[in-house]
Amino acid sequence: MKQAMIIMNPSSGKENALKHVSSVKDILLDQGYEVTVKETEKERDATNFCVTACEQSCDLVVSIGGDGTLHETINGFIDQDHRPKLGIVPLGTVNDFARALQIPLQPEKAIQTLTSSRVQTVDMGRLNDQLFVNVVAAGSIAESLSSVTSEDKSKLGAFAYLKEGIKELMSSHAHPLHIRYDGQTWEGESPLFLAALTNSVGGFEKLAPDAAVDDGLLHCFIIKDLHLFNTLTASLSLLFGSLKNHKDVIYFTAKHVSVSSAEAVRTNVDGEEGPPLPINLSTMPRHIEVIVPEED
Ligand SMILES: Nc1ncnc2c1ncn2[C@@H]1O[C@H](COP(=O)(O)OP(=O)(O)OP(=O)(O)O)[C@@H](O)[C@H]1O
Repeated sequence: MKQAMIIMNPSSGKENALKHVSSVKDILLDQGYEVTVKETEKERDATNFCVTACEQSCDLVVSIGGDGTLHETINGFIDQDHRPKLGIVPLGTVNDFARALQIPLQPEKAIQTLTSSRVQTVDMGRLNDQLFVNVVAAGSIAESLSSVTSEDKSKLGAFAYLKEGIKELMSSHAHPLHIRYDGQTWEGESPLFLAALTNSVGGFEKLAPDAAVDDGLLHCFIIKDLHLFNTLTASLSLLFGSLKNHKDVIYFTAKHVSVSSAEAVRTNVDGEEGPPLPINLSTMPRHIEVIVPEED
């Protein structure tokens, strides 16, 4: 019999996760799965559950929660030969990975997507010894993103991040960054380095418009020291997808990137606080299969 594991975070999605579990379970039972439900209680639980799912050769893992739960779930795939298919019921504020894969953001519709026969093979990123699905940010703007409050997230959604980012740009605090990518080097002061795997970053679906989920590339942006008068144009570029053409932005794609600094600099990984610099990034091309909606 086919095996499925549901991994759900009861605290995500304004604590609405529990009410969706039974419909997910029913849909999977209808499809002939034997279903195990795992409820997270703390950090890393989702990773440990997913490791078990891999070791037990499960066919499917469904993550019910926000980007934090998804990030922890996919980290269970690290170094595993058997990786179950992934289903996603997005309950977070931003849900970048679901946006990039056109998985509906309304939980009820996302649950229906689990009946789809279409799967998309997707790249994962590797940062030191962890995986990521969406984006790594380093620099003072990344630090400020980790301080976005849950209250602001509920009230403002993705704009909560833009608000913090603009506040940081106005103070124009840059760190000296040393960035090596595919044999090239960039050195300079920057308030933000971003490496994106998908087109959706922080809820802005046009930030990296060229990033395909299976192109095997990190789409990287270095924002150079911005002055106050540039803040507005940079924010508009973020919204309308021309960030890479902004005169104070360096854009490149690479398979391997390392970022270090002479100063202590924090990172943000898939929306959660990450390790401090230095970091090594690489792509793991077409590493997992995700259930996505049928084509129209
Ligand atoms: N039972 C629990 N109670 C509180 N926190 C939990 C629990 N289980 C897991 N967590 C932690 O909650 C964190 C945030 O979860 P997640 O991002 O999925 O939800 P969210 O905050 O609603 O989403 P978003 O950040 O997109 O708004 C996870 O990284 C995880 O470590």
